[in-house]
Amino acid sequence: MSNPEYTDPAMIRNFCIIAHIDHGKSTLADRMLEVTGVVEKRQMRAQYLDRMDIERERGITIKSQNVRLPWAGVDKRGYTLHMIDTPGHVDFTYEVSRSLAACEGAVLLVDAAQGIEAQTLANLYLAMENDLTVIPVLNKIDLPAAQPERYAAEIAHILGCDPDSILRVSGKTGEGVEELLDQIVADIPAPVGDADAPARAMIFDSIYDIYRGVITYVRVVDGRISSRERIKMMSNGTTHELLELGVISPDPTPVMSLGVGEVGYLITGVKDVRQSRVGDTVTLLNRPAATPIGGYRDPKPMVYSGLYPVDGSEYPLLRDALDKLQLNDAALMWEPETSTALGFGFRCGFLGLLHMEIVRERLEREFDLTLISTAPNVVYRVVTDDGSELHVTNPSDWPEGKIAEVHEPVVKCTIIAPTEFTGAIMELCQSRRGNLQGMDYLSETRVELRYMMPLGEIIFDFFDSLKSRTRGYASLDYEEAGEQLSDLVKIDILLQGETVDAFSAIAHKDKAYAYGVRMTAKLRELIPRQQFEVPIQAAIGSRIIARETIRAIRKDVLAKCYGGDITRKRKLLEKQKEGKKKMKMVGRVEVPQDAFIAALSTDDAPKPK
Ligand SMILES: Nc1nc2c(ncn2[C@@H]2O[C@H](COP(=O)(O)OP(=O)(O)OP(=O)(O)O)[C@@H](O)[C@H]2O)c(=O)[nH]1
Repeated sequence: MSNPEYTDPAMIRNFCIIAHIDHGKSTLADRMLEVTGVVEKRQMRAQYLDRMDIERERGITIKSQNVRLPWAGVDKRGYTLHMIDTPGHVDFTYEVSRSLAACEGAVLLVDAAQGIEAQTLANLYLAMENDLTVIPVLNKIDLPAAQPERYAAEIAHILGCDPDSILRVSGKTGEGVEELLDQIVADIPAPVGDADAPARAMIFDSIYDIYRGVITYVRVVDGRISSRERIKMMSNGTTHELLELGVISPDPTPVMSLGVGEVGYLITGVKDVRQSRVGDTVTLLNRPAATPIGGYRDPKPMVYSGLYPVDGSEYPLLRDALDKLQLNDAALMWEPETSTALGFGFRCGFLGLLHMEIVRERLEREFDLTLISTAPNVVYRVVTDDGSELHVTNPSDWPEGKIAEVHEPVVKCTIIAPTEFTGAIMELCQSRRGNLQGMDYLSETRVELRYMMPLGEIIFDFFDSLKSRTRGYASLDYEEAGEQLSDLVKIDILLQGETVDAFSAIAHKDKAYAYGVRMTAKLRELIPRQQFEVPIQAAIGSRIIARETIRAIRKDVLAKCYGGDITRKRKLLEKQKEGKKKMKMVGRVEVPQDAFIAALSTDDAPKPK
């Protein structure tokens, strides 16, 4: 164990790197590890800080990581830098904002071949809200397509700084990285805090490790936390034995204590990240602080979907898997639900679509499950005629009686794209019930559009449509912006008069008809003919809005075997029975399992457009 070294807060610099996705944060972080000698060049592997396999494969950072870097500085006094790598995707904005709150400064990284994108701005605004000192940096200057002069002008326009003062670096070649570290020391203020006050540390990340339990990352604001003391979580008052206190450099290294401004980790033997939540304040049981550090909020799911095992016998395994996953993911919520069509499963709440995809992929990959997920939906607030109010996270919970009002969540969207696509973007946003709030030119050729839009219109394929209409040049970011009153209805799909809950959807009144037509047509293709006629209908309440019919067949399997031997007949009957096992019964109608999967698959499910 290292000595109880005292780090003078004046010699500490806490910073994070913020950027649009793929602008090169992780690569720059790798170079910083190398330049500061924390990781030797030959041990270096790409994206050293992205530890989860899935992060490395997708090349994105899901969880913030932090690392301590020694850096001499121009004056050679020897500084301690804490770098906090933040996730770049909109789903994880809350984590980004907590990471920012743990820092005094931010490196704003902009790809010199792409310029400012939607998340660059979103992250910049978050950094400004947290009063951080922002160091703008142009990255990837080694690229032949880099246009540092042009994009320096764009950044200068937004930050109101001198374009020539913007550093130019390459995370790939390492050019400019040392100068950047020097500038961090020079420009970012040292942390300030009251060393004699009761200890307060903010949790900015919390991960589950199968060997060690929950590892909690904290930034000490006031006082000092020492190992073997009992700590207390201020949001819920729970107390825990401190088993280990340490810093990451880049491997976990135990220390005796952490003081003002220091960033490190603590291990308490807690087995569930929900007991050690991002944003919470840690204090000491013996001398607790009176008030927590502000800004804590519970993670709030924005998107819901049902997850069902394809093989019903895997239901208990799915439950175990969700239990385990939740240990590592405080934002994942779930509760059991049953569907007449799909059997037993779980209704799950996610922060957004990417979060949903990641959870599903981990369940399938790490727990070897095969799953069906129902079309995602947002949370609706429904007020019925008798004045009662409910939050609907599942179309099948839509109230039967008269509905007075329906409110749906809305988001503020920022889209940045070359000006030539302005018309196409406006058309798309309008077709998704967007309301133009404002428009700004970042330069002569690039425009920023701001829309207010229902979240439900974005969570399906909005980003894909945006990309295809702008040949991949547009970037999108959105943030919660409350809710709005909307004309929404529930559309049911009926097979022979029976509602199939898995296909019910909630859509705007004007789009309900299109959904009904598409879904009924699709099911007519997917469901095989039966011995009787099967009507497929789409309905709003008792009103039918679309209908298709599967004509009857009279399938006499034995006809072919007329005069044949009895064993052949028996074999045919057996085969038919086998086939039936993979069928689900909806009333009298046999629906192949595959039809459900095909109709619900997010690739080609008819989406309420
Ligand atoms: N030529 C060049 N390529 C770079 C540079 N920095 C990053 N890249 C490449 O850009 C891509 C994205 O880099 P990452 O470091 O994964 O980007 P990121 O911002 O961490 O991405 P997220 O974690 O997904 O937000 C990778 O293919 C990198 O190899 C650079 O300085 N020059």
